[in-house]
Amino acid sequence: MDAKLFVDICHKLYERKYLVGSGGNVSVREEDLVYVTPTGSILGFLKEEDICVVNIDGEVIKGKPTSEINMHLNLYRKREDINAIIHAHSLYSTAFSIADKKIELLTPEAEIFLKEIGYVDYFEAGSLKLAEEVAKRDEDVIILKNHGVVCLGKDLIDAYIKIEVLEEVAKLNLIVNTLSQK
Ligand SMILES: C[C@H](O)[C@@H](O)[C@@H](O)C(=O)COP(=O)(O)O
Ligand SMILES: [Zn+2]
Repeated sequence: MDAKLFVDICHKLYERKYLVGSGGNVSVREEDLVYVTPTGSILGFLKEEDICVVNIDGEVIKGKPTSEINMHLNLYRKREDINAIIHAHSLYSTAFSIADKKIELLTPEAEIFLKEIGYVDYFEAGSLKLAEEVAKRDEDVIILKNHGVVCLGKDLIDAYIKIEVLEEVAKLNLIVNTLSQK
């Protein structure tokens, strides 16, 4: 597992404010092992040695994994094509969910990279119910009502691009909706 890339992506998520404080979590799957951020960690300050390890059955091998570990594991068990998952608290994307509004794929970028957006009702963060409901979705981009987003990728870069494109097109939706009201 490319631990430097893992840490760099976590720092970038924090720098670009897709999460603040100790919010968000990131994981990468390699065969039967899942490398994941520690619960309560500030991703902007993550170090390679902080990365936790669990196996696909959820047995902890190293560290104290994210409280959303069941969400990550459920998705990996369901989707053999997925090897990276990013959960962030992207502000504009989350705002649309609070307002019960869908984000339209307004640009070729959004069509190409996001394809479809799934929506999950509010369930308590870290709960088995949230993990269960997220795993019912088939999209690679899922918005968690009043909470945040989850992007799945074949690798970490693929998942990260979806985080960026989703938030950008959410902002664009807001601008276009505002201009349309003039
Ligand atoms: C309240 C938690 O921060 C929730 O938002 C969780 O989903 C999260 O983003 C960070 O939890 P961990 O620090 O356990 O990864
Ligand atoms: Zn969260």
